[in-house]
Amino acid sequence: MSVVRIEHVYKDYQLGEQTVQALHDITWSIDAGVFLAISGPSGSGKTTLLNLIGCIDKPTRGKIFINEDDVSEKSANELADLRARSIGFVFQTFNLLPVLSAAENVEYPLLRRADISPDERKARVNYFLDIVGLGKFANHRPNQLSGGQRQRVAIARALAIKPSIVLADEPTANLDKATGREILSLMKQINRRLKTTFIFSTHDQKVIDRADRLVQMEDGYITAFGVRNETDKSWNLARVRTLPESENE
Ligand SMILES: Nc1ncnc2c1ncn2[C@@H]1O[C@H](COP(=O)(O)OP(=O)(O)OP(=O)(O)O)[C@@H](O)[C@H]1O
Repeated sequence: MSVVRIEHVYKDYQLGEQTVQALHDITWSIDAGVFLAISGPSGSGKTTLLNLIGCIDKPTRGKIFINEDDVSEKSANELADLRARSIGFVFQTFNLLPVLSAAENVEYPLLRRADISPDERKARVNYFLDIVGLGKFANHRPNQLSGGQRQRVAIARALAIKPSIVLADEPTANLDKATGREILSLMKQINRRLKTTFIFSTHDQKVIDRADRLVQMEDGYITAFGVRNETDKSWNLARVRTLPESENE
């Protein structure tokens, strides 16, 4: 089943008089359970695409389905509800609330879920802090944690709602290489263990090398889809578009 389906999506931004075409005619379907990297140079449209999949922003044209539910026509409240139930976010800059402890940060997205009891909230906080290896750091505030530990808290926070998708925008960009590798291994373990779909953007070849699906972007177009060959770990790349002449030069 597709966890995300994108049909002929365009995204334009208006900058004064100028229209910036950030995405052009994206059609794509993402299978549940994949560990997927979106790669491409700066400005190619990775963040824009993640924001649309995460229902933080709406396409200018086209349709997006999350778990086969058409989100294009939903109201802001309906989208907030969908995000609170189905989509976890991990950011390059961690985005933890500095006055809250690690446990309180993980609990935070659960507070808007009336269907989750206080006992269940506590149980989930403990469970997901353990999963990311931070059970002993529950009472630490973000400034008492290392960069890697902060990103672990952010991953636990993303997972606490038991989302079908975790979206991560350059999750290792603010970490040193070794810590970045650890965070990626942790995300991959969680992907295997909980079958959560991970979709992350990156410039980093080492990060791309850990993915099992790949989408390459350039100038707002998807230029290739990749599927990892599990036997020899090579990529089977299907090129889907050559850029228009002027953009190829
Ligand atoms: N809010 C905005 N207003 C106007 N233009 C925007 C806005 N957000 C993004 N853009 C433009 O849309 C295009 C795609 O940007 P986007 O941030 O999606 O790229 P990216 O691949 O994520 O880049 P990076 O790797 O640098 O984060 C760029 O040309 C960018 O300048």
